[in-house]
Amino acid sequence: MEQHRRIVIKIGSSSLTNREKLLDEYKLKALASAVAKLFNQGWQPILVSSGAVAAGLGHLGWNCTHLTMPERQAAAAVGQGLLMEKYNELFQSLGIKVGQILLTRADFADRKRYLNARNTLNVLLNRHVLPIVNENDTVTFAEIRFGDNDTLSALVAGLVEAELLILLTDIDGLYNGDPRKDPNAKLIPVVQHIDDSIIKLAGDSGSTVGTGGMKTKLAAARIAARSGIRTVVASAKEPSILSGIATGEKLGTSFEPSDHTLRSRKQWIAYGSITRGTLLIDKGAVKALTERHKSLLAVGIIGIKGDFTAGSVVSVADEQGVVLAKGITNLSSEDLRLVNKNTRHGLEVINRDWLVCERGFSICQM
Ligand SMILES: Nc1ncnc2c1ncn2[C@@H]1O[C@H](COP(=O)(O)OP(=O)(O)O)[C@@H](O)[C@H]1O
Ligand SMILES: N[C@@H](CCC(=O)OP(=O)(O)O)C(=O)O
Repeated sequence: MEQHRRIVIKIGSSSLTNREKLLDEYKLKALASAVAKLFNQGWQPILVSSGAVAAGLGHLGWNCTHLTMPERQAAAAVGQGLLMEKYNELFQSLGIKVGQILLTRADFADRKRYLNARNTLNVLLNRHVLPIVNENDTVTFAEIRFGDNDTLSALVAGLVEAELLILLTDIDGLYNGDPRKDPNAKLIPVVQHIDDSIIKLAGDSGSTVGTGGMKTKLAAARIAARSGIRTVVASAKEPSILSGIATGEKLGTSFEPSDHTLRSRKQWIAYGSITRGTLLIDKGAVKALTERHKSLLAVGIIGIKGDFTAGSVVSVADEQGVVLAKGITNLSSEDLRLVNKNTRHGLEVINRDWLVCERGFSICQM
């Protein structure tokens, strides 16, 4: 079957709701017609839509400050239904059928669930149904929660092998300072590499309903870049710009794909998996991994945190605890503790083919 060109479009809560946190008919209509246009131009769009919590809070008349997590999850249970009802109505009037996909971090971490989600998305896309994705807010808890749909949208983009990820938000791109604090801040049109100088520009959310602000958008753009996908952060005010972005017009901030993309297995280790423990390594091992791209040997391990089985994904951190790699361990935590005691130091703990070194892990875990 012919592979269509796929675009993941993520839209934030503040771009879908009004001041009273009710779903904004006008905003939703504009988004739906822009997505329908892409559809009619032969793209296969996937919409990652936030707004469940905000819409639920507005509908229930709950004040969004000082809410417990179960209260927010209850709001999402109400808001997600309202959101889908509205999307269904709007897209139906444009001749497009929609399907709802709710995911958690655990769905990406478990290979079977990951493949199931991918198969379902492929069927929807190949049968011209628009998938509308959100985090499954009502069942998530800290360990399996994305919390922000920016990261989720980057993983979905990798899952469906999209060529473009568009993050629509309440600002027209990345500025060289937080525009709320610095009125002279300027828009950055293109970012080649998301390095420390870019990361330090990003601040938190400017709205009461947004999550993560520019920080999580950079984390998402970084994941996408390492998967070979371009990301554009642009304003949701005029969703009609979607077609222009898709055809390469210079709008918003464009984050270019990395020259060093990760193969799908390493993409999964780096961003999809859930780590079960941490190996602390000494300076020599840090050098061996980051500069000489070697496998991790037991000799460099100075500490083991957590309990895990062989085959688990673990983080690898330096003496200060800064995570610099993730990989699949050949040994369980129990065996590793024994190995260290018995000084069988030459043993390979993580083979380099199952290891991903990434200075950006700290930002991707925000
Ligand atoms: N360097 C920056 N450039 C642009 N926006 C920034 C920057 N730092 C922080 N922000 C804030 O990030 C906000 C967008 O993120 P967020 O509120 O989470 O939106 P969304 O709900 O669309 O995900 C902007 O409104 C802005 O206030
Ligand atoms: N899953 C949540 C989305 C949280 C979130 O990422 O919000 P946002 O920063 O507005 O994209 C919801 O639907 O309310």
